[in-house]
Amino acid sequence: MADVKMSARQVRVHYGDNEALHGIDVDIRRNEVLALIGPSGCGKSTFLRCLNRMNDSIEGCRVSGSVTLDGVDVYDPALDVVQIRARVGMVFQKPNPFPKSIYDNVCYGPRIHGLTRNRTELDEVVETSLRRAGLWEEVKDRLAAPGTGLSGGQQQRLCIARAIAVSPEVILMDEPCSALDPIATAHIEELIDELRRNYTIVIVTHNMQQAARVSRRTAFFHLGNLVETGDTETIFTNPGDQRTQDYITGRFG
Ligand SMILES: Nc1ncnc2c1ncn2[C@@H]1O[C@H](COP(=O)(O)OP(=O)(O)OP(=O)(O)O)[C@@H](O)[C@H]1O
Repeated sequence: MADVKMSARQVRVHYGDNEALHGIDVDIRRNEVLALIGPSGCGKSTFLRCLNRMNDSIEGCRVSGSVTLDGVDVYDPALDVVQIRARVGMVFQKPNPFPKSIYDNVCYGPRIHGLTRNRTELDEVVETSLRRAGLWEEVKDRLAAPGTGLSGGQQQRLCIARAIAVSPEVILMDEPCSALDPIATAHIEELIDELRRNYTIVIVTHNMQQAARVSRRTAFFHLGNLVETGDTETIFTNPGDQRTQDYITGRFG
């Protein structure tokens, strides 16, 4: 039995009267990259947001069922949602650095969570996070420059550094390359490959080649259901369900 980091059981999501997810069951294994694929509107992003309670802030959105992190219920009202989001970090589709310096973007999380005791420790966290995000060499001489002045690909790596800075255990990525050119995309994909040594990663992608390149397992969503989860290679070469077969061969979506 593989080591389970997060687990979803019968997760249903409503936006008002509309049920967007119809009871999702999936295990996310420690230090794996799990790709979520499926046609537009099938609920991939909605499911991703369930994993760190990002849906809490969406008006009219209700989540039921259970999501656990190391066996603990993420929706337990006694838990601090800020802490959950520190443990389960998120990187969005469009790079969204704060309108602050590169340094301040990365140190923001450690500061508000009180993770460092002094400036030296903070400097260390900033450097380590930027190194892990593959950005240090490009920015080390201009840490005081605004994060928004970087290229799109660099901004996305800055957002990854910002997510890493609070030492998350899981990183959720919602189409992290969709706003990037092929070179910046390749950079992020290499980075994901590095990051999986230390983190559990769940990535939503529209790009099946990308799912094949970066993930060990893939989950196929269709119309609010999780149709099947399996080894990425199997899903792409010999899926168990006709709907998956139709999707990967380009018959819809
Ligand atoms: N904030 C929201 N308010 C109301 N309905 C929403 C909201 N977000 C998503 N939905 C609905 O939930 C369903 C699933 O959407 P979701 O964005 O999760 O799908 P997706 O698979 O990530 O799509 P895409 O690949 O196009 O991003 C859709 O029917 C969508 O219209």
